[in-house]
Amino acid sequence: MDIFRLLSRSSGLQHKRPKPPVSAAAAPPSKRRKTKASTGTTTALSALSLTESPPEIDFFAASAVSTGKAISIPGSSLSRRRKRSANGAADQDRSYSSSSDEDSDGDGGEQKSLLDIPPPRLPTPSEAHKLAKEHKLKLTLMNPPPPPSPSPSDQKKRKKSSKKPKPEPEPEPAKKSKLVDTPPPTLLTSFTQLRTAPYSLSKRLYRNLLSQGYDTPTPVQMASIPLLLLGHEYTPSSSSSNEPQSTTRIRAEKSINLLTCAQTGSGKTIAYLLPLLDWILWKRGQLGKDGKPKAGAKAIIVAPTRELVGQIYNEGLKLAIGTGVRVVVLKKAVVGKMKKEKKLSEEAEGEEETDDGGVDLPKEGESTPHPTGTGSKVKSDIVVTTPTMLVHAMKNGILDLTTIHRLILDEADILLESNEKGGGFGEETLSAWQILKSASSDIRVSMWSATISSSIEALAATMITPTNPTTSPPPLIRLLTGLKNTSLPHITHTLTYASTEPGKLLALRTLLTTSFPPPALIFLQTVPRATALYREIKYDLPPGRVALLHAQLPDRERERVMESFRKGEVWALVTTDLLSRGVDWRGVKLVVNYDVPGSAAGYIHRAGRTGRGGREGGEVVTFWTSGDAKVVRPIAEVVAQAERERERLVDGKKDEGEPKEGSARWLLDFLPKVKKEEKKRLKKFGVESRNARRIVVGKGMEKVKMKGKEEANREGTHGISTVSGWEKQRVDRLRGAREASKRKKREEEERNGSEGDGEEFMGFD
Ligand SMILES: Nc1ncnc2c1ncn2[C@@H]1O[C@H](COP(=O)(O)OP(=O)(O)OP(=O)(O)O)[C@@H](O)[C@H]1O
Repeated sequence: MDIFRLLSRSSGLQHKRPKPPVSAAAAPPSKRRKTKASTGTTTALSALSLTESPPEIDFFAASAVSTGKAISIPGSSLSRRRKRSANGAADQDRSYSSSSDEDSDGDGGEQKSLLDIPPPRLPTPSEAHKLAKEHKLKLTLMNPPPPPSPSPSDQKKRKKSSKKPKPEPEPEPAKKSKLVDTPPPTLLTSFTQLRTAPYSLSKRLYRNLLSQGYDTPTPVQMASIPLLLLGHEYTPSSSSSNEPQSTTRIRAEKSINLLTCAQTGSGKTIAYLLPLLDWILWKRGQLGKDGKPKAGAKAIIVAPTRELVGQIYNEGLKLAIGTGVRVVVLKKAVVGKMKKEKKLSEEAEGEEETDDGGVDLPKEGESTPHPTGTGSKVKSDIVVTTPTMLVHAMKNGILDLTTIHRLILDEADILLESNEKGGGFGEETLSAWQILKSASSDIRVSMWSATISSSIEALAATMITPTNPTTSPPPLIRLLTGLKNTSLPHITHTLTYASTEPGKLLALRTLLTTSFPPPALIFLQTVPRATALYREIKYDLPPGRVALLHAQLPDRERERVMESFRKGEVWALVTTDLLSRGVDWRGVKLVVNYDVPGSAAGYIHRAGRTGRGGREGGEVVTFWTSGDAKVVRPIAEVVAQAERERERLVDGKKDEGEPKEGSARWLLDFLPKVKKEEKKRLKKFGVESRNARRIVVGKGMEKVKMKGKEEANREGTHGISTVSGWEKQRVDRLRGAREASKRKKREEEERNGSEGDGEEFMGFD
């Protein structure tokens, strides 16, 4: 078997995944359940059709499992469903209305047995508390209602008691407050819990999840899935450890806004896709005024790059198989086609055409009407797109914004970051949010990233405002899993001093030809530098094993390279920060920062392309030169933090030997401290000397001017060449001397020539 096939997220292979980083205490006790299969009866597991490696289903307690009691939730469709199944009746519940959901795959008999899985026990509050502590799961309410203003009677009393009129006290600013229920009210400790109350996930969705080989939720899934499925008023009515708990399931009205910061590769995609699909299935059961379910897009997922959009789309498709939920990628071509269709249908309806054909982006503080055109609109349930394309689609009125109630921002920090700060999409994302908020009465946003700064948190809190000014805004909950803004402790981080640019090339060559563990990603600061490095190392590996990917390549080429890397045909992919976020190739073993990333967050995301899903053995090598000292410091801090965390984990596992002394900490002793302004500049431009096409014409960022194209091209190698600086200087000097001597000779000849001419020309007699 080609080991590189294991890379592929979309390879279709059904591998048993390594356990996610959930510790022994987090996972249910590993009692492999004796299934009926051993006694020859059809089992829940066989019903899942996971023939090769069925997921191990664990349960918390045999008592809860054996009771298999129906869970009664008065008045809810879920209680009806559980009662019916407990009575052995076929599950006819249509609260999930999709025609293709549930039983559409024609294995009705086996489907029934799915419901035979007795409900696994939910963790008791004390167990949940222990787990939350262990995984450092923290919930914070980011937008608590302001304290109530004093009543008129209180004010009177105060006036009487004080002789001198005191100035009215300033209302206290709303502070972030920990939820009463911090840590989370409940945790999902096994995906099997999803099949029963309080979650009662769609059967089909549950099967799709298990068929991907997921059995134990990762910490972020453990905490966020209950929050998103159950809403903020989830209230366990029983804390008894032996009985399944009945709950109030609130799906729409009490749903929350969520801001999640969880480490790279921790499974955030499933954490938002699963509740989203479940909600869409439920939503489809809600009939509109005309007695039919409302058609049109219901959710938008935004991601910063086309590559990530494609990946989310694929994940969505896999989870949505057989549910009838439709997912679409909004591309330029799709928007263009729909725009045309819209125009045609509007003409046919005899409508007057407007210039822009859609919505105007709102100015700050302005609300915007949504497009009312009756032309062609996106009909898929979930739209996945980039911020720029989303705004483009909105402008062209091809989305019915009134049906959209969910917005998901993947890599939220970069999506919300101001465009000014370099690489951000704040303008587009916030415009889209304003439009959606003004068009849809009930919209919730969830934001996800491995790095969230406090300024982004503050911005997120300001986004959530009440629809009605007299009510309090829907809650925005921040979920933190593990330490905030940290890199993975289970991968190796190496900071290698390479002295000069040619030193870096030499170091990379040594790496490629000695201890190279493919597949690898090699990151550079700019497209010209990535292109120059690609040309340099193209022949250092067997033909076709090195590839180049950046944003200036045509879409087709980008897709082709991505596919080749997924298949394992490419061993070393030279790229820019285009691939630093979100993209998931499970088998990436090595990440090389040929150019130091401009910020700690940049490092965390690049490094996170390895060690995905808790995989050990990944390596990150960062080359730095004497000119990089300032940009290296924040990165050394991140690495030192990861080293400390690794030591803590190793300390916990005594039999794994002594922790190793990290390399980053001693570096911090002599690296210069970096001022805030400098950090900002580095984040925006990276190391200036590497930006071949820029010249600084004065102090400050605004005065950076682009060089002419010709001038940039003349630089050719963009500083990446095997020839050392000393050698270049020597060659330059030689060339200069040669040219000077030629010039001298020419001048002499000219002089001699003119003198000679004077002598030789004898004139006409
Ligand atoms: N419960 C699980 N058990 C095992 N593997 C999982 C589980 N959930 C997700 N994974 C796998 O973990 C990998 C990383 O998932 P994902 O891409 O969602 O990470 P992420 O948190 O979004 O990372 P990033 O911050 O880099 O975007 C994927 O290969 C995914 O299939």
